[in-house]
Amino acid sequence: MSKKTVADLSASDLEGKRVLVRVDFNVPLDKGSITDDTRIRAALPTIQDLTSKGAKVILTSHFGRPKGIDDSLRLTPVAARLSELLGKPVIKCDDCIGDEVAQAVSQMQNGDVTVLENVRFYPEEEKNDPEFAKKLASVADLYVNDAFGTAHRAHASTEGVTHYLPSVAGYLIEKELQFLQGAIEEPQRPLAAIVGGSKVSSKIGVIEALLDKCDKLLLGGGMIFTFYKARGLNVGKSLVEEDKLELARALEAKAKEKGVTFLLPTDVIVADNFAPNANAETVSINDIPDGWMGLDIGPDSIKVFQEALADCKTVIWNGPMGVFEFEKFAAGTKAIALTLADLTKTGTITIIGGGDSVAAVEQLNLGEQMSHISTGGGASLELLEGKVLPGIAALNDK
Ligand SMILES: Nc1ncnc2c1ncn2[C@@H]1O[C@H](COP(=O)(O)OP(=O)(O)O)[C@@H](O)[C@H]1O
Ligand SMILES: O=C(OP(=O)(O)O)[C@H](O)COP(=O)(O)O
Repeated sequence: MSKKTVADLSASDLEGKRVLVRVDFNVPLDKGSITDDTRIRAALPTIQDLTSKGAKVILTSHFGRPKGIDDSLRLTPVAARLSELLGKPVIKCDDCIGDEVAQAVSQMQNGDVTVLENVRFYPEEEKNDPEFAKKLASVADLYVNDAFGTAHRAHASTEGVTHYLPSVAGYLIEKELQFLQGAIEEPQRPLAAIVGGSKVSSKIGVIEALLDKCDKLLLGGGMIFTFYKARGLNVGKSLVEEDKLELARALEAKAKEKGVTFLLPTDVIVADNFAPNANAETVSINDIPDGWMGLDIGPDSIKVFQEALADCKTVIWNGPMGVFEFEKFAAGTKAIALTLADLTKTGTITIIGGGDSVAAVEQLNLGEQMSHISTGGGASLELLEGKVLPGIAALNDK
């Protein structure tokens, strides 16, 4: 990558240095327990490299979207999990700036790790307030950004601090960029994108950008009904974004114009209400009954999608095919996950991004079988859209 990374720093650059590392420890929590520690594990290579070279590692992260101090969003359980994963004690501060932090850092030994408190307890963080950024930076000699999941935010701890410290990227950011940029800039073809999930509006940008880059575009999830309605089909009570009908028509036309294979499911599983135990039926997309809603892609569509993916050398997947949280409507998402795992075995590069798609893949224990699971939902989408991520742009060039 064109940005400096921790790999460019030698032990002599790091020994005894205080390194402020921005990580994304925004992990899912249920009643105080971490339900998925992927993001903590993903930060370990950078933390361990720095500590092994004698740096004093000061970790800063946000956690959720607090409005002021919120005891349920402290990073204490995260620090405890990190300590388990590192197999050594971790110091936890109850603040992220000020005397307590300065004091704790002054007592750190080479190789120690400190976790600062949730940086979003201060509204100045999201405002990218320069004075706040200066305070965060004041305890360190060097800054490393390894928070890929937050790299699309221009906040004090991701962008602001770079104005006060030499700033480099961590290994996770390097790995994410290598896969995501490589896949989209010089992809091994045919390149297929599978886009699902619930919101057309938040994914329109990425669909449009993908039409310029991919050979095949496969759509599933809740967004397909907006496309069917735009074609004049009856969609019953399915999810539709009425104000996006024109856009859906334009996207289909653009796909045709560009010669991109544009695949919408041919059949869907409809339900009589939005519930795990709803009555369910498989119908052609031409026969969606009034009062019913489509909650998954059907078996014929799965077959068509599998055939379309069979010769692809790169597949990018964002967004589940159906309401996979309900067992009755999880078959489409499961089938796609299994298909991608199989394709990976035969050399296809498979990249999964987006919180829910990653959760679905992890639930099926298929995470290890994909080429790349992205730790950033919004960040990976913005990157694929071709946007510049401010947390990365602000780092020092090589
Ligand atoms: N047909 C559908 N109708 C309503 N919601 C759906 C449908 N298919 C998928 N979803 C929902 O979409 C949600 C995920 O959407 P989204 O946030 O866009 O995905 P991701 O987090 O992977 O980017 C899931 O909670 C899933 O239940
Ligand atoms: O979980 C995150 O984003 P994601 O759900 O898009 O992957 C990041 O930690 C960013 O959090 P934010 O969207 O509150 O800035």
